[in-house]
Amino acid sequence: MTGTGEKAAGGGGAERRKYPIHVDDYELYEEIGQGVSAIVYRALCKPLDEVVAVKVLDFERTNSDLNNIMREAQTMILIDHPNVVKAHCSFTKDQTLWVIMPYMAGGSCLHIMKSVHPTGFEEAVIATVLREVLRGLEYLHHHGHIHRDVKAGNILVDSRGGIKLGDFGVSACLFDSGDRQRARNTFVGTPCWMAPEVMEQLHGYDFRADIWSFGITALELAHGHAPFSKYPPMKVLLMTLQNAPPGLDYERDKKFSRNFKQMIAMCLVKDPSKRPSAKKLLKQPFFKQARSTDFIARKLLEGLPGLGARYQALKEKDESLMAQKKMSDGKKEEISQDEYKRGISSWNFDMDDLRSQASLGTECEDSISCKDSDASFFDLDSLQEQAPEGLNMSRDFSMKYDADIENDVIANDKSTVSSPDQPACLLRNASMRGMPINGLVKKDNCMESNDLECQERHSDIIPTSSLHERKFSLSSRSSDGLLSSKESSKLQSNIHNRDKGNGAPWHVSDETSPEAAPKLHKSAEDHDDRSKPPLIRGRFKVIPGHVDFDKAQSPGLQKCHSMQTFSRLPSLSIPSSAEAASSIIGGSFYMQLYSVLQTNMLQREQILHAMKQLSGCDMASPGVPSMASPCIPSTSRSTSPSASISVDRSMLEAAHEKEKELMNEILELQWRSDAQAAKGAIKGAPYDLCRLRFSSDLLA
Ligand SMILES: Nc1ncnc2c1ncn2[C@@H]1O[C@H](COP(=O)(O)OP(=O)(O)OP(=O)(O)O)[C@@H](O)[C@H]1O
Repeated sequence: MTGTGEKAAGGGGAERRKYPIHVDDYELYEEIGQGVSAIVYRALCKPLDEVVAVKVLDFERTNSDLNNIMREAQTMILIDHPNVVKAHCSFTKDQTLWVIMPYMAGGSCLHIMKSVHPTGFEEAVIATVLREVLRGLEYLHHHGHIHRDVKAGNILVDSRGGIKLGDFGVSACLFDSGDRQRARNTFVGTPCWMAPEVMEQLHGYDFRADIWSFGITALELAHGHAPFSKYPPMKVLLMTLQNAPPGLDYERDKKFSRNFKQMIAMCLVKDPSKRPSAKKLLKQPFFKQARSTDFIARKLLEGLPGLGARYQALKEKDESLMAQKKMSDGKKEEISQDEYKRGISSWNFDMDDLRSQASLGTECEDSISCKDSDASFFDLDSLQEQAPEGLNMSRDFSMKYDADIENDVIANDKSTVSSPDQPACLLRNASMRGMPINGLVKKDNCMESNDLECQERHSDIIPTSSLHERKFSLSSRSSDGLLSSKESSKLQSNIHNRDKGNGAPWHVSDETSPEAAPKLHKSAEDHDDRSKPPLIRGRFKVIPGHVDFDKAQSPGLQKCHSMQTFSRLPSLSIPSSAEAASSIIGGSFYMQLYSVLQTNMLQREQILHAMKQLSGCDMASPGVPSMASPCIPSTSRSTSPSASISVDRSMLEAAHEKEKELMNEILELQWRSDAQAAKGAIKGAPYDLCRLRFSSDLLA
């Protein structure tokens, strides 16, 4: 048995207690909590006659490197702040790691809400809880740590109403290596609290990711649940990336103060550089109403059953609910499984596929951009390994934090963060993560053909994200068309080899030259710096109506999906009615829909950008300007009125909203038809599909 922290401090006070590092010195009482790979018990530390909490982590349920876990456990021991749960000590026993912590008798805010405040806490309680959390965060950030899992379930309350941020350290380490999502049970977190830049993982993130999670937690405490919590993880990702940030905007939120709404709005800004630091947030007027810990004890703990009993009751309640809903849950699971097996779920992130689309052989210049585009999604450990020198993607990334530097001085390079002002970038990323485009990469002989059968035959060559599965999937891939993780990783390496130019197992469009190919993971600025002007010809329109199957066109999507150079109008391969059902079951139709829509968005962005530059040059030019040199020399200036530019611009801007609507409609359609397909109800063209009509008119 090995252990650390034998002489751990006893809570930062003068008294220092020696916590033993032998299992025999602890008597485990009842279970008081469960995480993905750990069970937490109330326990007695016999030599000290002190009640403690013991978190028992099962290595067999994790893939984490033991050294990492130990290191993190050690970090927990070094923590010394009244608002962060520290570890007294830790040690291993067989296949388990025991982390000894102070016992937080109130349990987590989530448990308290579930037990007695299902619709959330009152504002003064929230302000008090959040102020304490912010103090803890300020401490962590100041010491170069990002918590990365701020949520009500990790805000613990002690017997006197003291508030501490828990789950820092060990589980964050586990999070890195993806184990949270390995266990497929109800305890697995969804990305509801995850900041957009963490989801994107294109350029890393810093302590401000915690501020986003903090804002989501504020909403969680106000409503009793986090925004989007009823949706499946992938939808949450998509919604977080695409939708406006959530807030206290509903009728039911009228009871909350303006200060509260403002405070949340400050946290939930998609551009991390615009989020305040914990220190700055603490100065918000909202926190003036925060009260003492006694107030919390009174409001939250009085009359509350013991933690063990509460936990047990909640567990039983969950179990009986499960039993009651067994049938429908079974159905849901079935549908979910089917979705994943078929690979047509919109929540099936096909990162490899996207990467292979985007890279087109030559774009992977740095070690992160291609090889790890999916790994970087959540697996920071492997990212760290792949990251170029100097790019620290670890949880200590926030070493850059300087408490004295407030909002305007940002640890991250501003050019590397996503911005709400860059919808195309966001959408691109959303689609990179959320849009199923399996059908877009095919073997050579399928590439130019409209042969759906052929596409389906080769669906087994479509690489899928094993990481996605590890993190989010509800089922493993199986026989019908998708890959085992082994196969997937083989394919990943194939793709990587191809990216490096070692053979080309995939057909690459001639029309997208290496030079013109995008640097997918570059910043928005880089995006703008492209030297090759995109050719933008035509748009398309999706309107309710009927599918005009006869107007099937050859798929141009493979090329267009390179997302930077559009050599021709992205067209939609509309299946014949006979093929429609199988196409939909195969998902390729939706994939094409997503891709066409995505292409459209990007085109719009490029046009907007070009117009902006034109306006900046105080001139107007007919036709589509060069992206590389939008400022046409004065000799070539036309007399077109600048008014026409602004008219066009507003039209294009209006199109953005429409595109978002369309995206949601497609998602809905897919969900419904997936469900139908799962029930075996699809016979012939589904009604949903029949309501779609495509034309190549301007999107209005
Ligand atoms: N020190 C503690 N005192 C009392 N209860 C605790 C303590 N630590 C954890 N718990 C309870 O156990 C639950 C699970 O613990 P913890 O969050 O550390 O595990 P985890 O595996 O990291 O979970 P997850 O990753 O799902 O958040 C917590 O939500 C909380 O209710």
